[in-house]
Amino acid sequence: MTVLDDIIEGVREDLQARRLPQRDIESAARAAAPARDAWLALGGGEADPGLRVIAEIKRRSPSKGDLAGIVDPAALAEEYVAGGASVISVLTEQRRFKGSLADLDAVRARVDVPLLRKDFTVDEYQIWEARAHGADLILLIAAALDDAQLKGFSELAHELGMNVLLETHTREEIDRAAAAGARIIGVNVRNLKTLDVDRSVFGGLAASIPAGAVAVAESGVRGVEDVTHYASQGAQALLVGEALVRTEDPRGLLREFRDAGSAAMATRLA
Ligand SMILES: O=C(O)c1ccccc1NCC(=O)[C@H](O)[C@H](O)COP(=O)(O)O
Repeated sequence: MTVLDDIIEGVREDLQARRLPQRDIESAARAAAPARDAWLALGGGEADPGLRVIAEIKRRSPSKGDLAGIVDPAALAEEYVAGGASVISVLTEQRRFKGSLADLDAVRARVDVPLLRKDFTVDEYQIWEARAHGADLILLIAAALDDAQLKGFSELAHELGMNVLLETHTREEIDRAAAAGARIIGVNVRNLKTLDVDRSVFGGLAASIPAGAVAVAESGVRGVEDVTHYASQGAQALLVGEALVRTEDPRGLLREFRDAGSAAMATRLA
């Protein structure tokens, strides 16, 4: 069994334990304030958008164990916004990442930028649940879903006014994401089956991301050099977790990342 299979097994068990009647979760989702446009926030459709950052609230990871004792996720999210984050990612998976929907609620109550509900989506119920808790963007992982699920889950998210970050790790998965109509395509340089991080994976795949889709480099940002590397290889946005939760100054580090990444983008586009 791979790490990803093991995580998904736990996600399914936790979901059964908290599942509300379908009509209840649907009415909660429909009662939520309208979703914010994450595609626009990530520079979708702009010729020279400058580097965008999706800043993650990440307490723990299977690869690194506990990362940070985040006492107040909403205060951290406010720091991220002050540093110029375009989207906040809130990990809600409980067993392996120590996340929760309570973290998502707390962040939603305090910041106004689009929120990514970062979880391992394997059931339509989680999409209704994301919207009910104020998320604007959901994660779909190509390695975890078949083509019919990628298409059907994307359609439901769009019906609810949300965007989808469709995560890939191979050329074939990018083709599947494109076929599912993805407008925000992430390349996770972390292989979710082995947990190996290979930063060269993004550059090898970036050219395959269709024009018009926002290209997101996910994982492995340790500092400004990695930001510059991804931006020079075609990333329009980065998803950053560990580096931001470990630093004493998330606001300052985010500004450094945005400045360095935007300069590298400008050089690439010149
Ligand atoms: O982070 C992990 O160890 C991990 C393991 C298994 C599945 C997913 C995992 N992480 C999810 C992510 O994609 C990252 O949280 C995100 O891209 C940020 O990565 P980083 O900046 O390297 O913390």
